[in-house]
Amino acid sequence: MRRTITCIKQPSISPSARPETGAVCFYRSLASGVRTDFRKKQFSNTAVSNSSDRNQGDVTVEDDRISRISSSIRVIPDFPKPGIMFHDITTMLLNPVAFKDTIDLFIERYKDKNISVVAGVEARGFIFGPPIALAIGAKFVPMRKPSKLPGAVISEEYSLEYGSDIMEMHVGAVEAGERTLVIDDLIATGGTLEAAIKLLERVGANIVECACVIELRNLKLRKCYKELDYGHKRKVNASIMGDMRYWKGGVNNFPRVPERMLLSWDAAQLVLVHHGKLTTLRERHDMHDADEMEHPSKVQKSALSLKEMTNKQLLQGNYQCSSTTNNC
Ligand SMILES: O=P(O)(O)OC[C@H]1O[C@H](OP(=O)(O)OP(=O)(O)O)[C@H](O)[C@@H]1O
Ligand SMILES: Nc1ncnc2[nH]cnc12
Repeated sequence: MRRTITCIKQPSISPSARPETGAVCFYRSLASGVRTDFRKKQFSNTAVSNSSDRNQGDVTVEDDRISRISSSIRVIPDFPKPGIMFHDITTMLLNPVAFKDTIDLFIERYKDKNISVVAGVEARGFIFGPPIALAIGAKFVPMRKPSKLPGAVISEEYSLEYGSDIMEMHVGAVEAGERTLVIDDLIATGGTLEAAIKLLERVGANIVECACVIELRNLKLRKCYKELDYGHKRKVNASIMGDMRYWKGGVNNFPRVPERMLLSWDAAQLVLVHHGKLTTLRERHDMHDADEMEHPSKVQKSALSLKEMTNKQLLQGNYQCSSTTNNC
């Protein structure tokens, strides 16, 4: 059934404790018919590198399950620090229907993609990752906080919305070339997933996608979205324009650039992984509307302008995305 409401009730929070409008709200956007439409269109003629990677799970975006999931997640203001709107998935876990719906959505999306590794990020990725791994016949690899794993590890330091941390993975848990799905509950700045991606790519994993239940807005990554939001602001990151150029002809071009997709269920955008950095494309359906795109020559400012890139560089993905480095 199509969702038409624009805001749904947030359970378990007193009215005074509810977040301000414009604060993070995965469920708000999920419940919006407009954004649901985006998403439908977004994936209707787009996918990833080959037909087996097509997003069967995406049909579920108009499913009632989405609203059940979203309404089961509560937001606690000022936790763990003042100013943080904490998205608490434990209330979803109390609701077996919503929890199962969430897991099912992931399973539907990933079951036929020949994924052999589900990497879950401690701690909340450990909740969603294992049932998905079991259902799709993959092994589960924990990406842990420091000094928790007993064997030889590789480590990555990363920064968070409210601090910094180190992530570790057992050496030998993932072999080079293994098709890997990274699971977490939530993407805020993207730092955690970026660390997971870096670790996995260091051992040669082939990251198919990263997927989260919740995407937060208005954080560091969201600034990147704005920068890249060519559909509305006409402010385009040149390297993304480069990517679009190759995607424009359809998904068959996708393997020619070394990005991976990251999807949060809320997403009207994808987050792309490029050489261990996250970058985003908002409202991906725009990507296919070449007429609406600004010509690269009109891109006013970016750390690396399209003009400076050779075709070879673009094809090899041999460039940095400014919006994921110093600018946001
Ligand atoms: O996109 P980011 O800004 O990196 O933030 C997202 C991460 O933050 C939270 O974990 P946290 O580090 O709080 O650990 P926890 O799951 O152990 O509580 C969340 O579960 C994600 O892993
Ligand atoms: N606002 C938030 N809510 C829950 N988990 C988070 N991890 C990082 N930011 C978070």
